[in-house]
Amino acid sequence: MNNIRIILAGPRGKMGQEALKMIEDTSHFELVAAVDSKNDGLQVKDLLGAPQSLEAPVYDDMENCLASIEADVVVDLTRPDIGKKHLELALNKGLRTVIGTTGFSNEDLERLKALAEEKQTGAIIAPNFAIGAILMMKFSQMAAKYLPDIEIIEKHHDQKLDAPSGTALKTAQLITEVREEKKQGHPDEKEDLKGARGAELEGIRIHSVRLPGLVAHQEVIFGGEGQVLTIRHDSMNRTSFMPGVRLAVESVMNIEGLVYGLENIME
Ligand SMILES: NC(=O)c1ccc[n+]([C@@H]2O[C@H](COP(=O)([O-])OP(=O)(O)OC[C@H]3O[C@@H](n4cnc5c(N)ncnc54)[C@H](O)[C@@H]3O)[C@@H](O)[C@H]2O)c1
Ligand SMILES: O=C(O)C1=N[C@H](C(=O)O)CCC1
Repeated sequence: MNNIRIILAGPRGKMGQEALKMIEDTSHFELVAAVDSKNDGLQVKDLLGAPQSLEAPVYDDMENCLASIEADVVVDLTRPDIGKKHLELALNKGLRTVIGTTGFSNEDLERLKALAEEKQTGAIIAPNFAIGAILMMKFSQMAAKYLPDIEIIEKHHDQKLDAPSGTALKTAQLITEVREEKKQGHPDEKEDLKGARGAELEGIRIHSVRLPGLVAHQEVIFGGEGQVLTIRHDSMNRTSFMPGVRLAVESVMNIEGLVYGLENIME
């Protein structure tokens, strides 16, 4: 297998730091550059906590980086506004892209899907790279057919910018593929305190918890006559996401168009 040359955006972030280690540990991955919000001109190994073996330049601007560096895949682990911009720049260059950054709306996804098709290149947007979280979403889709009264509680660390989480939105979307829109709860229920019943997507209530100490957690609760089923996943640390990042980078080399969700590439 030829080496896959990677540009990583967000190398100093919590995910970015784990991704640097994963790239270093993967013999057929090669880091060719990093895009940071500062540190232009430094080497990746000069960034605090970065593996010392990573000799690749740091750029503080994706456009400059793409103009100077030959790469196969851009991996973005930054923040919602920046991730969208980076994906657009990479697609316009015809470069394959893996986006772990969350906060994409349906309109963003439609627009970026059309762009990937137009540029005849591949992109993967994965709201959650943890294999267990993908299984939690798939099991929830299976259960929704039989127990259609559902609420989602997602819990994340308090530095998260987007709410609800990309995982909760993706879970709700998978459920709506097998379930009709449904009004849940009492027909006359009203919120005495705004937000008490959470957000709503086609009748599914989504509740977002943000607390220090949490990483990434979700419960999908199904209520039926005399029974409750809970499907739950917990990421205890960010290494849990790395096998999924590796799989996405390998897979994006062989796809055309935009794939939204790792479940679409898992065998
Ligand atoms: N898909 C998944 O499985 C998964 C898992 C964890 C986090 N995430 C998402 O990944 C993103 C990053 O998460 P995190 O916990 O590492 O966040 P973080 O805040 O720790 O890191 C984000 C990094 O992006 C950098 N950044 C900001 N602007 C930039 C720019 N213009 N160019 C380059 N870098 C820039 C910041 O300096 C920071 O180092 C978030 O959107 C989060 O929701 C996704
Ligand atoms: O921001 C995070 O940290 C995470 N976000 C993802 C989401 O929005 O679903 C899931 C993994 C961690």
